[in-house]
Amino acid sequence: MSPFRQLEEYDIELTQEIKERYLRILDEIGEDVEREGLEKTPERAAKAMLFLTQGYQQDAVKILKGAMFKEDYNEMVIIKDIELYSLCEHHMLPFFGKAHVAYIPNGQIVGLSKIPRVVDVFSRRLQVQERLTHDILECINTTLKPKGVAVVIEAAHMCMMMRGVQKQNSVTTTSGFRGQFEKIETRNEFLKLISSDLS
Ligand SMILES: Nc1nc2c(ncn2[C@@H]2O[C@H](COP(=O)(O)OP(=O)(O)OP(=O)(O)O)[C@@H](O)[C@H]2O)c(=O)[nH]1
Ligand SMILES: [Zn+2]
Repeated sequence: MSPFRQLEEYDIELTQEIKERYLRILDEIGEDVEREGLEKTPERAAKAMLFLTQGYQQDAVKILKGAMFKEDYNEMVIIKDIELYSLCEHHMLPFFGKAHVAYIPNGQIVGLSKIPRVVDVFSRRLQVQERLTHDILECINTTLKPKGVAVVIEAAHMCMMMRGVQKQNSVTTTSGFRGQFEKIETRNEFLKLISSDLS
């Protein structure tokens, strides 16, 4: 069964509570909450918020453990250009971009799709980019126990684009390296292999 909840599975009482709060926010920003176009907006917004924060209900370790296989492959495995959408914990505005993840197996590999799933579990929470990078890195490192793991995230932050400093073209890059990726040659090989996507 998919670890990702469907909208229909949302807790009805919770959705109702969040819906009421959105209704109040709409009223307080000066909207006419009775107008037709806004009729379903509080409920839609509540469901969207629950969707965007569904990572709190999911267990990334369980996702990895469910698809680990013994395999004698000792080279780097890279999954690059994993798109991600998260919410910054300061403004609750989106930040979005790509994650590049690599690991060097230590007797066991993991189902490829599980890496993007782990990225999603930690992205679908209120985050800062640095902690998101660290969460993904540590989860893979402690669960799969590979010889090395590397995570690079490139993202644009809406809170820096549509408000505040209003910079439209800045991209933030964060990275984390464990095990063999702490060696400069291994790290450079990984960075070279993903470099076609780094601007
Ligand atoms: N390090 C880090 N900072 C972030 C992230 N997302 C948002 N921020 C920053 O969080 C900071 C919050 O700073 P504050 O001065 O408290 O908030 P603010 O007055 O809204 O700041 P401005 O955005 O500069 O207007 C801002 O500098 C944001 O750019 C993130 O993922 N990582
Ligand atoms: Zn922000």
